[in-house]
Parts: sequence; C-alpha cells; structure tokens
Amino acid sequence: MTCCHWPAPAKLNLFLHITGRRADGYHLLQTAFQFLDYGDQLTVTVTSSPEISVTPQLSGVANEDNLIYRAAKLLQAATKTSLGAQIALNKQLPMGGGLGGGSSNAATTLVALNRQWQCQLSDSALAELALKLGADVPVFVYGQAAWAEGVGEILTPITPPEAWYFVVIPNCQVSTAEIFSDSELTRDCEPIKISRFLKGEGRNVCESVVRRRYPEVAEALDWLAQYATAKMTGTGACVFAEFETEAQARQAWRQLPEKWQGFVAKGCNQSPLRQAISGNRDCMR
Ligand SMILES: C[C@@](CO)(OP(=O)(O)O)[C@H](O)COP(=O)(O)OP(=O)(O)OC[C@H]1O[C@@H](n2ccc(N)nc2=O)[C@H](O)[C@@H]1O
Ligand SMILES: Nc1ncnc2c1ncn2[C@@H]1O[C@H](COP(=O)(O)OP(=O)(O)O)[C@@H](O)[C@H]1O
Repeated sequence: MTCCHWPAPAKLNLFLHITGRRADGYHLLQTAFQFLDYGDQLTVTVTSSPEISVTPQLSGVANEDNLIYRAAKLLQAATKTSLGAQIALNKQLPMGGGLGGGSSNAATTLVALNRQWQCQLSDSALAELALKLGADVPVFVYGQAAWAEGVGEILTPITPPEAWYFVVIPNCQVSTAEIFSDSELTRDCEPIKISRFLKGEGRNVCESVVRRRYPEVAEALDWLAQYATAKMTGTGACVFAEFETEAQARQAWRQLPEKWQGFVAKGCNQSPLRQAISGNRDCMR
C-alpha cells in the first residue's frame, strides 16, 4: 500500500471585485489569489478495493458532501480506475473562513490520486474536473498565484510580492452563497487591468456586506487596522494584514485578543502542493 502526505494550503484573495453576473446567477469576479505556507494535510493510502473513506468526519458535513470524497469519486468515474483510497485529513483551516480549505482539500485529492492511481490526467483535465466541485478549486490544482476572472476559472499567473501575513480568525463561519445573494452587494465594478492591481488598486467588495451581517468580522478588521491595512479574504470570515518581515507580523500576532485565533504565514506564488511535487518537503509550517 502506498501512503503519501500531501499539503492542502490556504489561499488569500488579495482583492475581490464583482464586475457582473452570469445568466445562471453566478457572479463574474476579478480577484488575485496567493497561497500561504499554512494549511491542512492529507494522508492518502491507495486500496485495491474501490471504496473511498475519509476520516475524521467533519462536523456539519455529511461524508458524501465532503469535497475530498466528492473529488475522489469524480476522478474515479472519469478514469474508470478500479482502485480506491483511504484519506486521512489533518484539518487546520477554519471552515467558511474564506481561506479556501474545502476547495484546497478537493484539489489536493485530485492531484494526489491522479498520481497515486497513475491516471496521468493533465493539469488542465484535472482543472476541468475541479471546476465541477467549486469555482475556487482549479486555482489550487494549478498551484500558481493567479489573477482570476469569470467565476474564478479564467486564470493568469501573477507574481505579487511574497509578503508575510497575519491572519485573524473570527469566531463565525460565513456562507459564500449568503453574501452573494445580498441585495446591497456591489456588482458593477469597472474591470481593472492586472497592472493596476499590482500598483495597489483593488478592494474586497464583499467586506461591507460581511461587516453588516457579522459584527465580529467588523471588530476583527478594526482591531487589525491598528497594525497595518486590514483586508478580508473571499467572503470572509478571516481577515489579514500584510507585513514586510516575519518579525513584524509576529509582533502584531502576540497582541491577538484571547477570544480569537490567528496565525502568521508567508505568501507563496507557487503553492506548497506544487512545491511538494517538485521535491520540497519543508514547504508548510
Ligand atoms: C468568494 C470566493 C473567492 O475566492 O471564495 P470563498 O470566500 O468562498 O473562499 C469564491 O469565488 C467562491 O468560490 P467557492 O467557495 O468555490 O464557491 P462555490 O462553492 O462554487 O459557490 C457557493 C455559492 O456562492 C455563489 N457564487 C459563488 C461563486 C461565484 N462566482 N458567484 C456566486 O454567486 C453561488 O450561489 C454558489 O452556489
Ligand atoms: N473537506 C472540506 N473541508 C472544508 N469544508 C468542506 C469540506 N467539504 C465540504 N465542505 C463544506 O464547504 C464549506 C466551505 O468551506 P471552506 O472551503 O473551508 O470555506 P471557504 O469557501 O469560506 O474558504 C464548509 O462550510 C463545508 O460545509
């Protein structure tokens, strides 16, 4: 039995604009994804029988809804392999935090099983499967920091500065669907060019809606703003600030009120999953 450990890193949305809406109600976005050297870990063991097992069970998520299970089933059906897998998840990332934990788990499952089952699907074939699982899953499959358009699936690699981040985790989970259905959400941002983002333009348009619906996220943003510009990732709930050095990020982290959790991590333009594939075993903290 081959057993391998695989990273499933977090992402940040460095900004998030909504430029319109598709006929099916999905929102057209402009966003920039960067990975963190912090996240979950999957241990994948291939089995000769076709069952897929995922442990431990996630609270509030039925096993058939777990994105790890769904990703494995999707790859099994697409490749008609007779093999199965036992997948153990070491969960570090908060759920509904805007750090993309579920999407990253799904992408790591696809990439890992594609290798361990020896399916030999290309990255673009995997990304096509990934999009069926969620708008954010393809970027984790490619594992390259990206400018994203469409619903998040039209990806252009970018190399923003690999800053140090202090991420604060408020004690609430935000449902992406709930924020995208709020009538006050700004949906008519003028499209911007990558160069304008790289010069510092861009904000997270979901922030004002989440601030109103989740006062604890507003409190965390206001608290973090004492140390550096505070931003929200995705549709929240996590908020982050950027620092030039690890020491500066840790200095702010040491002041974190006891009621919240948080962590310091480095931004990576190549995801820890891709780094692990290229042989770097120390890519996650
Ligand atoms: C907003 C973002 C930004 O990175 O991240 P999160 O905060 O969720 O991490 C993503 O686009 C989220 O992508 P993902 O988390 O995969 O969302 P999905 O499961 O595909 O969608 C959840 C629900 O949100 C709405 N939705 C999602 C994406 C989108 N572009 N337009 C939408 O209107 C739809 O109602 C959908 O049913
Ligand atoms: N393996 C998984 N890890 C996390 N969440 C999962 C997983 N499988 C399904 N989900 C569901 O996806 C939702 C969004 O999770 P997640 O990706 O962590 O947050 P976000 O999209 O806010 O970054 C969770 O609230 C949960 O119901």
